[in-house]
Amino acid sequence: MLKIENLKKSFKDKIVLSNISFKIDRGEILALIGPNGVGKTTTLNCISHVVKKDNGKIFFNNEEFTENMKHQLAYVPEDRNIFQNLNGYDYKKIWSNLYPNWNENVFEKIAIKYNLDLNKKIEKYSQGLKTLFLVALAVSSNAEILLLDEPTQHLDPTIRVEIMKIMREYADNEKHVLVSSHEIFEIEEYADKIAIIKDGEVIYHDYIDHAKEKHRIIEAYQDTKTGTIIGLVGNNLLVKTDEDIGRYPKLNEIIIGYLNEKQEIKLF
Ligand SMILES: Nc1ncnc2c1ncn2[C@@H]1O[C@H](COP(=O)(O)OP(=O)(O)OP(=O)(O)O)[C@@H](O)[C@H]1O
Repeated sequence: MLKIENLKKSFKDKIVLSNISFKIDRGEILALIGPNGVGKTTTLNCISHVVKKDNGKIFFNNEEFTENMKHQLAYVPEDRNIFQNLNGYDYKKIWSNLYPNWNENVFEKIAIKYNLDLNKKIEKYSQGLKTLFLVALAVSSNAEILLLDEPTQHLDPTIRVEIMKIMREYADNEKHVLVSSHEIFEIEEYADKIAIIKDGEVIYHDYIDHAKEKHRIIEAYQDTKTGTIIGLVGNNLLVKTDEDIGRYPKLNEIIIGYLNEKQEIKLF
């Protein structure tokens, strides 16, 4: 299990993460959700030791996840920065040397399936193929933990679907997968759990199925006796309740409800 406890990070006097906590069991994909600039990348950077956390704990299988355990983690960062002048074979060589459990078979299968030209310099790949290539390296690492920052961003629908399939297969192979995303309509296609970040904190963290069971959408004028009003979803309200009222929400409505203010803002 990958467990993040009360992670904190500031840049100078700007508090970016004040309380990030969640856990991912073996075989699970957790989607970290939040608006732009909320700290999703910073969370992934802290877990992968790309930046130093200020406080909080990161555990992997009940042991503190330290920098010297980095070979147990593979990361596809958001900027998809690559070294210039290296071709696919060069990259594969670097990654296969970094990861003791490198799985050549997986890499070959992906390269063949997607027709990746490994003689070509990676900077010459299209954005979609570059992402696919970086995902191929990451999943061939066979690392216990896979982090992907906005893996489907700016990609056409066919490559998106392929990347979601690869992530799912990787998790199903007893791995721990953490994905940051603001593509709230596609999360359900691959993730088991969500963690919603707002104002530096995880404000809601649950299995998607449970989240749907625990909430209802009601009309704004409707009342709830024992439930908690979470936020506005269009003209309706998201409520956390056991009462049999309104209707069950879709995942995107749960996310919008948590991220929205409770008060409606009149624009006109
Ligand atoms: N190295 C840094 N130095 C200073 N500020 C930083 C640094 N890295 C991130 N930040 C700031 O931290 C905040 C969170 O950024 P982060 O990239 O983690 O958000 P995000 O949720 O991933 O956003 P996006 O969805 O746009 O990628 C932003 O205000 C950003 O400017």
